[in-house]
Amino acid sequence: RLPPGPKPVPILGNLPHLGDKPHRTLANFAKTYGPLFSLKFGSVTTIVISSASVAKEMFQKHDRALANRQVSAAVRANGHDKCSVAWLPVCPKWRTLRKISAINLFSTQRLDASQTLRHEQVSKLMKYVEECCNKGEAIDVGGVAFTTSLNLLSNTFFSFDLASYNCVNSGEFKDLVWRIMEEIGKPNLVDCFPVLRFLSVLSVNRKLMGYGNKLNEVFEGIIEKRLENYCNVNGKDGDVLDTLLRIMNENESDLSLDDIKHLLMDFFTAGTDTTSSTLEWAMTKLLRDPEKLTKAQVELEQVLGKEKKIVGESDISKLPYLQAIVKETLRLHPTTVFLLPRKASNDVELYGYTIPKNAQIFVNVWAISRDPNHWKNPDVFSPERFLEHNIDWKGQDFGFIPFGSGRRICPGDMLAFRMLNLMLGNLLHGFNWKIADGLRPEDLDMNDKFGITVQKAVSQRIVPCPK
Ligand code: HEM
Repeated sequence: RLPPGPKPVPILGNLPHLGDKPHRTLANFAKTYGPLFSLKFGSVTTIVISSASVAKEMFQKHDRALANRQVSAAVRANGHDKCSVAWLPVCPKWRTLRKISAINLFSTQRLDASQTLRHEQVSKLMKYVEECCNKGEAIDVGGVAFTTSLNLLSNTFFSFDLASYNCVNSGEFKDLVWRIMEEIGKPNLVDCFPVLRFLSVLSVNRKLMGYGNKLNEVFEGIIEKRLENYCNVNGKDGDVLDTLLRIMNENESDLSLDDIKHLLMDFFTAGTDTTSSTLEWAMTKLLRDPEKLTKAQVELEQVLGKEKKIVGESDISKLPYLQAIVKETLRLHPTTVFLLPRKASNDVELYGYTIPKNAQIFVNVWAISRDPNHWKNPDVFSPERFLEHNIDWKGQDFGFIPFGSGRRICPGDMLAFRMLNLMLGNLLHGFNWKIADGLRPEDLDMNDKFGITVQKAVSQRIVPCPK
């Protein structure tokens, strides 16, 4: 018994119904067809989950059966699906990559060990903003956040900057990542009619292969250079790349050079635009609501004093309102709105219906986060709700799952949370802010654009002012 859903049109199914913002369209469908409904994308059955209670049943009872990924033709370009931790099915190779990442990259111990590198990056961000402040210049907050996120990651992984604030290369990298996200997110005829798979070589993939190859070249160059001088005789790793190369060189290692390249592709695509887009939304929301901005600045001053300029990662636990702003931003603007699409590996009984084997599963995080049955005044930006209730993003509060849940939950969640609080805390503690171009708070454009991650449609320009 399939969940109900809107009537498909012949051949294309519900594809023509999606529009350019499928997360919003599907949230509206849930109002008519309920929190579990089905669609047809060509010949592919797609199941959409839009409430915390159905998500809870999915993750608690059927996580294993619904943990594989629906891999699109775009992801298959460059053979990324064969090595990527994000797109592999649950299999021994995926488990190995997750384990290596959890122990060697994202454990609290490893993140604590690399925090000085991130603090140095934040000092550079503050220096750049100071220069803009002195000149009275506006910054494109999404662009600046992208450069910072990219450098926070590149320093954690390679111990050097991949981008600089005054140079076009980080803009190019941002553009590249967005184009990959957009292509992967787009519904594609080849994916909707698996019999047309052979066409993928001729169509979609050409564009995406170009983007993928460009990104691959960047990482290949970095790895080659490191290998030229690589002699880790004392077994001490300098950074993540050292660690990955050491593991690769260990006897009977499960990690190949190719795996490392794809792992880097995963981390740099999954970790940069998600983080920078969240920061851009957070600043935009605060500029629309100056009282909350001031409240955050007061908290920072009370905890750090007026003089201390740099907020460090160890300060974050003392800043509950700052953390609440980050969480509230992730609630209203989750970047990965459908998680990464899942696929049923067998028939599953969920919420009284049957999810057939091979169905594609979208968990509509955007709809769940704004469900009026779960959240009071769901469209209002109110960080206070996270102070009143102890709600966490770690996949157990099913009304708030911006990082997913279950065995495929985002492995970079802790790093992302540190990066976000660090950037936001410093921008708010270091400067006052006003909206650029003479706009009023109510004029700010709050539209979003859809890809496999969703971003703010119009870049936000804001002006730093002395405190
Ligand atoms: C605000 C920042 C971020 C958000 C909102 C976010 C969100 C997500 C979501 C929703 C998923 C899919 C989870 C699922 O299917 O249940 C995911 C997967 C993933 N994320 Fe993140 N992420 C962020 C930052 C990062 C960072 C910083 C990294 C690493 C540097 C990262 C690496 C990954 C990887 C590798 C996966 C695939 C995991 C798998 O399939 O096993 N993410 N992320």
